[in-house]
Amino acid sequence: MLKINDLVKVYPTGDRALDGVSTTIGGNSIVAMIGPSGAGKSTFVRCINRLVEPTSGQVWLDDVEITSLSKNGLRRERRNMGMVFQEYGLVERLTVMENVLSGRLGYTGFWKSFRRKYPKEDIQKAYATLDRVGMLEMADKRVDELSGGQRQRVGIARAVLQTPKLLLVDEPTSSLDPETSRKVMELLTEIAREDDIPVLINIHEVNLAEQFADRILGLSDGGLVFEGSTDELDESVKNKIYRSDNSQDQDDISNDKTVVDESTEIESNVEL
Ligand SMILES: Nc1ncnc2c1ncn2[C@@H]1O[C@H](COP(=O)(O)OP(=O)(O)OP(=O)(O)O)[C@@H](O)[C@H]1O
Repeated sequence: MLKINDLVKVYPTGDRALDGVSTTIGGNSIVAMIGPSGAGKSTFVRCINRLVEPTSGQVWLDDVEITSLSKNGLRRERRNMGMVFQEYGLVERLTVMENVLSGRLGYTGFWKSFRRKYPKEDIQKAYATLDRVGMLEMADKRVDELSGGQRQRVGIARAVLQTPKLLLVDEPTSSLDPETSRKVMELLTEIAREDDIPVLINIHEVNLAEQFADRILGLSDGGLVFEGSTDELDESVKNKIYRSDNSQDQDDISNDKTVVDESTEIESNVEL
């Protein structure tokens, strides 16, 4: 169970990205965080695992207060929070299997962990996880030979291999075509149900949120203006969430397809 209490983030620039957000996320639900560009969605997801340090407020994962952990404590606890984030991209020149196995030791010290020999059971589990995400035949392929949807599956497999208590997913479909986007969302739904963990997804496309989420969090100007079941997301609620939109954001509502710079190769280089 993830519990968030009065979360505030003010960036050094003075931007108040989160203005006292409180919520609880549990069970095996798919929770979609929606809202216009700049509402604070990414900041919210990043404050949960303290990739962005909250200014005030508390985050609890079960009985552990994430917000009060030391650096080492946080490193350990992050293994309970699977992350599918763009900046923890896959290592392009390594194989699918090598990338997935790196999830076993969390996201820190990738190269250090990579040189270690992985236990046999980790390798077996990695094969099983690749099978689960439909990528078994691709185990020995280099990541730079994969499509966008296949990469997302590998990223999800890596996070799942951590056996997290919760999955945090940031914009999983932003560079994918509609059909591949649906398949990725289906996969995340399966994981929530089968692994019995909640999945929090920051997503632009409201239609996908409506199709796949159990619960919606609507963020506007750093404030949670809606929290409810997907059925409750009617036009008046949407207007409330997107009330200060410009035309770009209206595009986001219908079916956004954000262009991602494919040339950016990002390696797992998180420093804790
Ligand atoms: N590193 C930063 N330094 C200063 N301000 C920031 C930083 N990151 C985000 N912000 C500001 O915080 C606010 C929320 O940004 P955030 O990226 O969380 O929104 P978002 O809802 O995820 O937007 P998008 O959908 O466009 O990704 C914005 O006003 C943004 O300009």
